[in-house]
Amino acid sequence: MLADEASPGLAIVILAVFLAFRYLLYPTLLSPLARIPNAHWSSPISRLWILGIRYTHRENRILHALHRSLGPVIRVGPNELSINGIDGVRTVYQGGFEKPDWYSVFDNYGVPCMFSTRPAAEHSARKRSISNIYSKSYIQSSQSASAQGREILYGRLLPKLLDSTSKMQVPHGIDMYSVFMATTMDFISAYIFGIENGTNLLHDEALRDHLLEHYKARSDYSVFDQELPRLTWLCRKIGIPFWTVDAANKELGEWCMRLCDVTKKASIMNNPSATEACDEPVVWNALVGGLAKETKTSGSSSVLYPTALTNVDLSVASELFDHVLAGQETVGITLSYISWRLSQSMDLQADLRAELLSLAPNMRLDRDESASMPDPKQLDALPLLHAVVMETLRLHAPIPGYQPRETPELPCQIGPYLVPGGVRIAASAYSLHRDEKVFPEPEVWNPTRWLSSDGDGEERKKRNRQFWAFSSGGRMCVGSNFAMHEMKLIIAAIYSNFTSHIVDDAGMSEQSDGYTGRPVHERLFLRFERVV
Ligand code: HEM
Repeated sequence: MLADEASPGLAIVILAVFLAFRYLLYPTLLSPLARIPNAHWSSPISRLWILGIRYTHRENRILHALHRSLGPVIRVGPNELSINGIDGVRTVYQGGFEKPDWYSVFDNYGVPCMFSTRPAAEHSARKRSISNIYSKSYIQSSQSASAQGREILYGRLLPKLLDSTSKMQVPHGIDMYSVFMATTMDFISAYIFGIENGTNLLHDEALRDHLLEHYKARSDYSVFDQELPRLTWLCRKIGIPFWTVDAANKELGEWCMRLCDVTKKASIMNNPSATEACDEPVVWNALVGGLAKETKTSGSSSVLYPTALTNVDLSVASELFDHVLAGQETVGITLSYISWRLSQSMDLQADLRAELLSLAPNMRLDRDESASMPDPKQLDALPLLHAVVMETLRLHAPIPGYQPRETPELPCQIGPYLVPGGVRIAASAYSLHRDEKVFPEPEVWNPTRWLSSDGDGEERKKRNRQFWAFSSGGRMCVGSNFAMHEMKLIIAAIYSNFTSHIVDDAGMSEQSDGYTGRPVHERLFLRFERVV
């Protein structure tokens, strides 16, 4: 009888002791992570603090400040670390640590794309078919990329800037954030689908505004779906949908699916040898061809069989949807910051223009407003243009935030600490790009730090090693060469022909803090003057 009465109390005591050990004592004092400095006193026992600063868009700045005082490895949650410094980055990102489930939110239409794929073997198989068409040598020699660039720059962008110089427009200027978002979507969609089937957002302002609204709605998407997937799933199940986000995703998804369908139909009807260079859907062709080859060579034994080969149309659409999203906003943000920074110095614009006009042929418009495309290799080798782009990507990285990976099953050494498997670990371009030992006066935008005359060879090597705007290792940005080529081309076309002047730059100096970093008001009004 006595034993019966005591047992519930005893069970509660045992449970309390177990819970105290499991959730307080072990993570705080006994876990292998207990030796690592805590970002916050609650970090070993709860994710609340890190989720709070992530949700309120303060993570990059706060963790950067904490790394400065606590060192290159800090514990931000019970099972989550933040690292800073090139050694840790090499171990994690060049070491092939896999992505965690955090990235599954980037599956589109319910199927994975290369960006969201977690297992390394599956990721490599996806990358095989497209890495060639995104390589520097391919892009620089592609007739299609050149023809598409010509049409977008001379047929759409420069006429728009010329219009903006008319007397009627003065003094309001033109919203270059919106214009750059249109230009970059036109560029990436032309390379993916061909110019005929891609977008023309430079002309279609209504569609541009509509799509940009949807982009905006997605900006908080990540925090709930990525950090609290079960809670988010439950909310949806019981009828509490994330209306704006779900609707925005659905509509963007349907829009991209239409582009894929039109391209597929055109590829069936057209004779490829009769297709104009600018109409070649370079990425679509490579992807569809790659999946067909994989089916032929490996069939049902391929790692891609269950997710892609049995579902080719959706798999292609998922991949391409990711490219239009990844390839537009990042480049658009960077171009906005480049033109904002250049608009603050007429001397720098004059130096840049002198360099651009040294190209043979250069991009100066003739009397009849036509012009040539430059030699891509010459363009790439211009030192000041390169320095301006690199410095902008350093200080205003469009993906400044934490890029999570997971430690492998066997314990690994991160700095002085032995870290067990299954721990989320991440570095950020925001912190790496603000290391004053490598980038003196890190908050100052100073392109000369990238010029060869500045500093000795060792210093330059250090800067290049620490540059992380495109990440590093096997999961680094596949579009980095496309982005660099596109940005240089667009800046060269504009500044060979115009000077730019700030009309309204409110919000440009505050870049949002998160995985993606946008100018807070997402607008930049500039006035252009034709160079005579
Ligand atoms: C300035 C422009 C760009 C920047 C700064 C940038 C940055 C990045 C970064 C940091 C990552 C790694 C993210 C992570 O692991 O969490 C990434 C991946 C990726 N980016 Fe970019 N990107 C840019 C332009 C582009 C363009 C034009 C494309 C067009 C295809 C693109 C497509 C991708 C893809 C597909 C991945 C996933 C790669 C993989 O998982 O193997 N990006 N990008």
